Amino acid sequence: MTNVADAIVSDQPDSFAWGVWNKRHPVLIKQIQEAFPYPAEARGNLDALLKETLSGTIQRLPVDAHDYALWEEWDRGWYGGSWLSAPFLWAESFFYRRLLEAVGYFRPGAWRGIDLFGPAKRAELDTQAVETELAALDDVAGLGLAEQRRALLLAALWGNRADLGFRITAAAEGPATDLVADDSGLIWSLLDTAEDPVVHLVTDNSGRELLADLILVDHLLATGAAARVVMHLKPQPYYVSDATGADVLDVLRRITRAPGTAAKTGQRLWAALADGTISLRTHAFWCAPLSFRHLPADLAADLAPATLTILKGDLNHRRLVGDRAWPPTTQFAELTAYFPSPVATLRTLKSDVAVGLTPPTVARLDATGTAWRTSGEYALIQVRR
Ligand SMILES: O=P(O)(O)OC[C@@]1(O)O[C@H](CO)[C@@H](O)[C@@H]1O
Repeated sequence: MTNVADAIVSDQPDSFAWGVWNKRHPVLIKQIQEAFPYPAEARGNLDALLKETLSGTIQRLPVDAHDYALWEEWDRGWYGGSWLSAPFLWAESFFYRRLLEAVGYFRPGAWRGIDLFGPAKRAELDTQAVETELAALDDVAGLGLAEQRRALLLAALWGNRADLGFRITAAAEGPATDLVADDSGLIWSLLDTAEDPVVHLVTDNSGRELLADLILVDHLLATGAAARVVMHLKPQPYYVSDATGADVLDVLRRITRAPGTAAKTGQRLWAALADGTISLRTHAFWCAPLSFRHLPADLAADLAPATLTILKGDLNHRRLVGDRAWPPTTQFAELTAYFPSPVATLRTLKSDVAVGLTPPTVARLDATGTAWRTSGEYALIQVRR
């Protein structure tokens, strides 16, 4: 059994995690302040939160917060310490909860329930890139099954690059270059050999990524690769652009509004939601600061019967394998053996965690002399059956 590696923390000034706090978050907070005419109190709270993360100590939620007890349960002894010395995963997750607190997202009043990332998520659906992607479905429809599967799986995978938080610090989008692991054959063999395949899809970002996810879901259902799909969504705005139930509706409307194949796809998705072939679920644990080793019993029981659970994105990958400084050749199957169902991860590499790579792949990536773990230029499809 592999030794447990150290948790990733944010206190090294040349590290990716340090940059998230010191470079990404100040821009993020400014963007939120510019996107909404929040009252002075909320603006001050946002400034104070940023200051606390950079030079203060981690303060608990107010005791009257509706989820105070939950955050006590998720406490691992980091309150009162420095944000940068706590595990990156724990601290970053709590930061997003504190952002919601700062703007009164859960508090009575006019700002209750207003998604602080909503304007950016919606703007993405109005771009030419989305228009082009939807029009391309007409061409995909003319391909054979194997090519369709490849095209739609890769669209869902690379859609993960479209994460709005990532774009705050990443260079402008270049060509999607490289898959560093590709177990996609296992996805299809698992689904094709199952009696009544049920796929659980744990979503990541809204916008272009969710659009590609929904199109993949439609394809799985339309071709019989899945008899039913359960989509798991965040219960609240999180890690900038993560998808909520409201985002599914926005993206679905966008697909249905397009001409040609896309409109038909949108109509099928709408009907599948209405008749329960697709169900939407959410759970507080999707916004928890812990790895999936700590899945609560009800969520583990929900996932256990899945033919396959597909996890989207960087954060879900971090939570699946553990946000730790693993040697990159650590076996993926070993680290994920605990997960309650067969599991696939579709992830572009946007943080330091890397596992399940072959020694030649690691040597090739290291030889590029680039920040291959965090640049978003590489991606992987890893599966444990
Ligand atoms: O889960 P996602 O949307 O693919 O990525 C989340 C992300 O942008 O946030 C973290 C840094 O803030 C990194 O783990 C990763 O780059």
